[in-house]
Amino acid sequence: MSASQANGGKSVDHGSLSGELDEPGDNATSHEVDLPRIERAVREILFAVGEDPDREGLRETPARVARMYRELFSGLHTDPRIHLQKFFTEKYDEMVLVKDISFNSMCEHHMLPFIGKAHIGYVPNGKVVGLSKLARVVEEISHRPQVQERMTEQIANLLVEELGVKGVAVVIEAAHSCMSIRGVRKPDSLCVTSAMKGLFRSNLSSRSEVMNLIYGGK
Ligand SMILES: Nc1nc2c(ncn2[C@@H]2O[C@H](COP(=O)(O)OP(=O)(O)OP(=O)(O)O)[C@@H](O)[C@H]2O)c(=O)[nH]1
Ligand SMILES: [Zn+2]
Repeated sequence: MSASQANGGKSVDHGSLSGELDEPGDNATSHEVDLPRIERAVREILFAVGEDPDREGLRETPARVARMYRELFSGLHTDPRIHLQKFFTEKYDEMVLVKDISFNSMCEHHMLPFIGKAHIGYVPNGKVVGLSKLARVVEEISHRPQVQERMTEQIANLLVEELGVKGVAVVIEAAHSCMSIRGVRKPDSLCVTSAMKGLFRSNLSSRSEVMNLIYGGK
């Protein structure tokens, strides 16, 4: 069965930001999450692990889990770039940093949460966005099956593409449940990823400055 057949005929490009939507630019859900299908699958899982999905405590569980997945994967049906298209023009050309943007995402390997903080610094090139828009971008990009590296790159690329920034630095730190509650069981491990573009990549002092602002005093 192909990925698109398994997905009920809908093709989803997990690796890029374009091509995911029926109508790019429209942030409304363009195709609904198939809740009954998730419910059937969860019921099957409960059977498969040796549970009785009809016992009182589990009766509502498939429907609950279906609603939960709709929420956790809501970013599959939205286009985060629209938030950056609401920019305004400002002469400011120093760094803007929004740090400690908390997020939760789902690791695509195990469908377990990874939870942490994103820090986004950028040097505008005329276009500045409302600070909340950076957090909205993180929200939508994290609410998909993800790997941390891709999420980091996607956020940085979006600022380059939509704002034409002189530089952008995205640093993400997160704890992965798939490493803490199962498998290798290392509950204290933290994964840190960074994507540096433009002057943050080419200029060592800009890179040091943003890293100091993120981690200074910690
Ligand atoms: N690079 C990267 N790896 C991730 C991320 N989330 C989960 N992983 C890793 O994905 C890998 C999947 O490895 P597999 O060998 O296919 O699966 P597994 O047998 O369940 O692996 P273990 O976790 O080692 O038990 C694991 O090493 C996870 O730690 C992520 O965001 N980035
Ligand atoms: Zn995982």
